[in-house]
Amino acid sequence: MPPISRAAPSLTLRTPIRNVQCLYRYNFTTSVHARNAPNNNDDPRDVAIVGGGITGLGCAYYASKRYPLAKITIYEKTSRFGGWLQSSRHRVPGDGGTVLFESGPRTLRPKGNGILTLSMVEDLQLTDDTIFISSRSVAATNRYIYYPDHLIRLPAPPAPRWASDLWHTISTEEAFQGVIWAALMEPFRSARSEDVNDESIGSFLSRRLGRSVVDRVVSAVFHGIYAGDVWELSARSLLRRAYQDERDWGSLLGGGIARWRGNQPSPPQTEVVDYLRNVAPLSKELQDSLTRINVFTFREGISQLTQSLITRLKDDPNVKFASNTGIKSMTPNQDDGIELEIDQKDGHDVKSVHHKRVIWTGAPQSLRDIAAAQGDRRDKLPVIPSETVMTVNLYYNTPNMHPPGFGYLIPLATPFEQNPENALGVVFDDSYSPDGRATSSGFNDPVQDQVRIRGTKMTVMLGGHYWKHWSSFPNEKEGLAMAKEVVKRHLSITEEPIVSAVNLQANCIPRYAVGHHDRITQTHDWLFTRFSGKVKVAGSWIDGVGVNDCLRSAWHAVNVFNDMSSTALNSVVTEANLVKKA
Ligand SMILES: C=Cc1c2[nH]c(c1C)Cc1[nH]c(c(CCC(=O)O)c1C)Cc1[nH]c(c(C)c1CCC(=O)O)Cc1[nH]c(c(C)c1C=C)C2
Repeated sequence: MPPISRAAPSLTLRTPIRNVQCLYRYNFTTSVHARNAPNNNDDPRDVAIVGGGITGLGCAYYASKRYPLAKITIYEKTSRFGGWLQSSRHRVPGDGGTVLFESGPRTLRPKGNGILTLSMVEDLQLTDDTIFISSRSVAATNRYIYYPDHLIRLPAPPAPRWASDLWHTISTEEAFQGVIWAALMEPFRSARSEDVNDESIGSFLSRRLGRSVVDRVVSAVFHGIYAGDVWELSARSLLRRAYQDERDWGSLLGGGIARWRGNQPSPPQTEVVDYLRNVAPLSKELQDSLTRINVFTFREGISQLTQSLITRLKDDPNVKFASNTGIKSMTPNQDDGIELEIDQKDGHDVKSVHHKRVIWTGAPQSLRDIAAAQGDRRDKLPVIPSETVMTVNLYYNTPNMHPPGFGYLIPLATPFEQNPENALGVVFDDSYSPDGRATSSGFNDPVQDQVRIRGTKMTVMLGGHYWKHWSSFPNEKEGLAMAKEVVKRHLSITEEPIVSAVNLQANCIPRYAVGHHDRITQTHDWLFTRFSGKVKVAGSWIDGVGVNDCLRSAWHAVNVFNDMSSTALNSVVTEANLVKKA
């Protein structure tokens, strides 16, 4: 392992690019300009990208821009490129039109890593097909949790009566019982002992704020992002700043005040910020609108992003798509390269190919298979588990069958009899595929659903951590029946959906469980020892599970291409080292 001793502080930066707010956490020492412009001198000649999901396609996009002469091959073991991003159109009987369903992510955020994604959207000339959801729309301001037997709207700015709404909700809803006292007492609760390396979000926040707020409210938020259990997920990896604040300042409030008073280190200039400023800046129009956009998606759904990437990459004669091609083994070669044993499903024998560099974007489990194939004990690489989510899309002829808003999340504390189906939440998709009302002014308002009369579109999310120990999952018929039960109980919907789709997304969201940071370190060590920096990794298991995070991870893997001390995990390893302030 190369020295990973530089203990970079955990930083959440607010670096203005004119009026653009960025949240980036990376800090590198190598020359920014040498790295960001298209580069022919240190061209890696040929690159293998393993995995054809959004991360793999993102790697190919950034690599082809940065190294225009490099030969790039994307290996994908299935017949389809695009991974978890999957939008599909369905005919609506009787109407003659179509509705669009998403089986995975459905919207993207424009802030933080999202700026990098937006820069790609502009470069792919997708803006005319982009639906920008306004920060003032009900989709942005109306969010609900279901506890214990009804929906509670979570007051959010900028609603006109936000403060009084908040007070009313906190003082009347059982979900928020004790929250005010807990918040007042937070600075006086003792900090964790020095020797605690990591703990669950549940343990950390219940220590600071009390258990009921964790089980009744916080757990719902983590269902909506990670489909995970707060009592398993890592505070160190997922609440990095708060976890560091407790250690440095004794409390969350103390950390907040220190930041407000400017006692926190000023943000370092990061390479991605420099890239966005000098190489791929956003248009002025989009920059000026960022604060008004809550989330965005596309006319043809989120898959339009992957399809546009594929089209762009297919236009490049240096990029090759190898579908139905799995990787059996990966070994370093004497001549500064990597030998891949590839297995093509269309009947050809296993054959060996040579590449100078590899970016591995497959799931962590696939790296363990590679380790085993080359004789390493499997436990040399840690298991990074993942959650399985079943998404059930429902479309009804009748409009407005749910309260206005984004949807609702179901916390852990909701009694079993109110949620025997193990639902995690329900998304009100029609608020994201608007008819023009929810979008931000100044942009085109493309419409996703091509129907004569707009009905109600929802997605029920089932499973996640609740199905952790399940060896088999509900089939489509069972999944649909469960989803209908959920909306019947929670929203009193008894009408039959006119269109539906059920998707089992097996192992789609990596679980950042307690000890995740150590597992990343162990993976870095193995990769570096085995491949001496010739293999980089990127993906949703490294530094965030969202599409924006995947693209940021892809950008980073390409950015450190010629840094032979890097596996692209170094920054996460060093950055998350918790070091007490002097
Ligand atoms: C397949 C289900 C997914 C669940 N979480 C994710 C997926 C793909 C990943 C994810 N979801 C959200 C984020 C946060 C930030 C972001 O990048 O947008 C991530 C990484 C938030 C989110 N969760 C849901 C929606 C519609 C959004 C985005 C919009 C928003 O925050 O305004 C819904 C939702 N996702 C999951 C569940 C269980 C759920 C329930 C309502 C799991």
